[in-house]
Amino acid sequence: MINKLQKRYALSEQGAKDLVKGCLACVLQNLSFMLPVGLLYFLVADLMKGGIPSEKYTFYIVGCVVCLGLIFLTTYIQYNATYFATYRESGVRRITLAERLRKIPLSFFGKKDLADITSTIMADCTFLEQSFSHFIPELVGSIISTVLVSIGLLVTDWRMALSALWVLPIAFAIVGFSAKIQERLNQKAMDVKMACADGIQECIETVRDLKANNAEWEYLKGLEKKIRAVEHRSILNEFGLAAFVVTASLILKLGIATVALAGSVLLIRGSVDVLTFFMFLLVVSRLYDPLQGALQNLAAVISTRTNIARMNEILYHPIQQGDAELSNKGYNITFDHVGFAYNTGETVLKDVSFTAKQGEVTALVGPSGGGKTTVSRLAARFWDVNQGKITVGGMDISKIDPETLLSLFSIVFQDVTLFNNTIMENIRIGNKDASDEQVLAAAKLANVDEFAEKLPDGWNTTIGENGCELSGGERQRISIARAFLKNAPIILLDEATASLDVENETLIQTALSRLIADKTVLVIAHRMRTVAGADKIVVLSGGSVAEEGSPEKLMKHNGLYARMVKLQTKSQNWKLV
Ligand SMILES: Nc1ncnc2c1ncn2[C@@H]1O[C@H](COP(=O)(O)OP(=O)(O)OP(=O)(O)O)[C@@H](O)[C@H]1O
Repeated sequence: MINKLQKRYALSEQGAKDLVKGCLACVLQNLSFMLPVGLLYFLVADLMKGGIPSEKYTFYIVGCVVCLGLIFLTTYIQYNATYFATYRESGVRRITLAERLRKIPLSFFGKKDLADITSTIMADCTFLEQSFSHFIPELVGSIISTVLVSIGLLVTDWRMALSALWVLPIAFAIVGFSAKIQERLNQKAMDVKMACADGIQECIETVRDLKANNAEWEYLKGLEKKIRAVEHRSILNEFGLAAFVVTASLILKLGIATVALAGSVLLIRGSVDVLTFFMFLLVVSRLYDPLQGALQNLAAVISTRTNIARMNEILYHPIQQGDAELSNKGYNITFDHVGFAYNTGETVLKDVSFTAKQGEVTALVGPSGGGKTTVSRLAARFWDVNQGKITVGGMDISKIDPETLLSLFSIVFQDVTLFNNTIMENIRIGNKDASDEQVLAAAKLANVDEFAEKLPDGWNTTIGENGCELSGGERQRISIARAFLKNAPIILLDEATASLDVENETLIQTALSRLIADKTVLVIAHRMRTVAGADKIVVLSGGSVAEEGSPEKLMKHNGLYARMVKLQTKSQNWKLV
């Protein structure tokens, strides 16, 4: 049962156990609220016999204290078993999701947008927090306690009991019937909410381009449509819920009327005594309360399925696994007849074979869309290949744990990601154990000191979200400093020096040549002069290796590479007229 609960509600083992405890605690609490009814029964019985006998005073006083004590105790247990356990589980759930996301291949993120994933980790978890602390234990608890009390009523007087209980199956049937409809409504509401969140995020991210193209109004009109769609869906959801819940609640209320009616008839016929009649009225007035309260939150309980399905999509997505032990001999990277596609039905790389040797610089060049970035990222196992294999020092990388493999790589991307932290800490990402001296040394190699020391707080200046307070070249230098600090045996440079001015580019290239000594270096560059000094050039065109060899050999061959070099030399003389 614990296993089933875990899967159904995306819970940890402890979370599933806590949910069971929470439901039982709610049953106890509901039953404790019935205790005063029992006491009242005895009190009325005594009053009807002419008054409370003096020896029973203690019984009633103790009874009241015990009832109060039990109500207090069970409420305390219920609070502990639901609220505290839920918040603990919520933390576990978020960490589990984040851990899983760390191991999921990047292909997953290509299909999902950031707003969706963030919403699963934050909003869905918060929603489930509420459902598991309030709604689900209350609903399950009220169903169990109602069944227990109903058995008691049937044993006491089955005729009166039937007049009270006939409403329950009808109310449950209505609720059960509504579940499917609610689920569908919720899914649609979630879809429009996600589309809206996406639109808002995209609007914020692209505000600069929208302004530059005078396209703000056009875009906002589209966004307004999405916001209106959320509004309409939410109203429709409320109506859908209210129709079923109000009907079920009304039917439950009918139970009190039928008990009064049936009880009166039986009382007149003399087949039931006043006391039993009175007790039934009392019990019935309380019997439906927990259930009715739980019904109000039915929408939340039903919609948990949508949230859980989204969460399970992450939790049960296959992850990249592999050996954490490395047995590579050296760091040659070999592509062996590699075929790859991001999406089924398309081909991005076909039959790509080449070796990037340790101690050499291998440059990937070719026309835009030829597959250079894809090749470099496959080498670091950001995705798994569809055909062939990639080896590092003879080890098939699909059999190496992704994190272990990445420890062998220093990567400088074209699009640098920086954190809203100080320059020092942004560089330290390259090696979290590095001392301040080591960080400063790496920073100096990448010419970061040239701008860092002029900033208001020097090295401890916070650089804004994604380094928004720095220029493109400055951001790139921080990223290169990270690579220096990491000092891994394989270096991937994807247009690493593209956003640097000529002076800085020359300085950094000198530093890079120090960094790359005896390492395996894979460089992607559009500017042919950046790769003129490479040991080997691999020309990728249309996802295949068109040419490969030293720059001199390829120039002599007079193929695609030679054409690209000539074209770029020509374009250097190009000017605005
Ligand atoms: N995440 C992705 N999902 C789907 N297709 C992609 C993805 N990234 C790249 N592609 C496609 O794969 C092909 C190769 O892209 P890639 O970025 O590797 O080329 P490139 O040679 O590095 O291009 P450029 O020089 O313009 O940076 C292109 O057709 C591109 O549209």
